[in-house]
Amino acid sequence: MFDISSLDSTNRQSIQQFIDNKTKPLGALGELEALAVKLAMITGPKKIHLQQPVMLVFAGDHGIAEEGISIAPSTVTAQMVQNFLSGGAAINCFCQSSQMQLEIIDAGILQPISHPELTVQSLGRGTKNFIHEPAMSLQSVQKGISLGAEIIYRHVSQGSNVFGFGEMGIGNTSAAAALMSAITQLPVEECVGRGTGISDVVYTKKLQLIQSALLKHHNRLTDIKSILATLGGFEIVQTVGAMLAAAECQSIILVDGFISSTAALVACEIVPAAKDYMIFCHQSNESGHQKLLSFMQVKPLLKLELRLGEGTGAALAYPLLKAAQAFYNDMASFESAGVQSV
Ligand SMILES: O=C(O)c1ccc[n+]([C@@H]2O[C@H](COP(=O)([O-])O)[C@@H](O)[C@H]2O)c1
Ligand SMILES: Cc1cc2nc[nH]c2cc1C
Repeated sequence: MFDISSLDSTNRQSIQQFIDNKTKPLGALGELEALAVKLAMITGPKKIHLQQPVMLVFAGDHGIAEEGISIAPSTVTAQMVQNFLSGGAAINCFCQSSQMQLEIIDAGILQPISHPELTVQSLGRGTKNFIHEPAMSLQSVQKGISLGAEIIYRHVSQGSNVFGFGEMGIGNTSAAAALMSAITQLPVEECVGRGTGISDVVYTKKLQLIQSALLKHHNRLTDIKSILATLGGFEIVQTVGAMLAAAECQSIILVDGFISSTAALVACEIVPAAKDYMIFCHQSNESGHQKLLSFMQVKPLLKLELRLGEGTGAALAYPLLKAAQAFYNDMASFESAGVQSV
């Protein structure tokens, strides 16, 4: 379905050599060098091109929220979507400061919102509660993947090649933790965290509910799309489709926190080469995130103890990509600057 090419690693060495000839001691720009290598491999190799970056925030509600496993009720999802549309959320501020366009997508929130700036491609008014039944049908998974992909094709046709992936959905750390455990086979305790900031008592309940759901649905958790249908969220499914389309279009994928990373994990299960296009922007304070990043063998750019989602970690990391672009494209070489090579 998605034709994703792995990155051509034959020019990795010449890209590193180009960096090594810049006027600095070898390796002195640390992780920024690895970032520049990746960006040059995706958009180069001669110059890094970052064009019209877009932050996509997919919103969806979750049936499991009725169990009271978040600090907030599901109504807050739509309220936060309104806040995004009014420009008042953290992601609005960070997109402004990082000069990224912001698009909000109703992938399946409970209360529909009519607003000229909202992209409505709802798969339903929230998922089913996966404690009792599968969250959605396989058809919804398929439709969600296609709808997510369409957003990317639209932006790519308008010239974008950098996409941030944020999300909003009360209860979605439960869905993400369940997906992570089902896919990685890591113990549920290593995947479940405190989300929006729940108490010890609520945490224990959340853990037990997810454990029992994984046991109940054991027979359905066979292939990646069934896992997604059983435990996923509408915003997660659309994010997966959008990430796969971004990789297909050889665009840069900025992965945000725990939920965004779980969508990245799912995308890589569907097409492993998608990982070549992903930049893991930060490590969230959600306890499962560190384990997930280790499982995927990736290193986040930032560790700021964020646990907000919305794409905030990705928007904060984008200036680092701009810095990598600036030094790769514009920094003098020993030869051009007449500096003795060291
Ligand atoms: O990005 C993260 O790592 C992250 C960690 C904790 C919470 N969140 C956000 O909080 C909401 C999910 O938390 P919860 O407790 O309702 O499952 C959802 O809207 C996410 O955007 C996000
Ligand atoms: C207020 C609030 C803002 C959020 N942003 C992302 N998830 C959120 C959850 C809550 C509860």
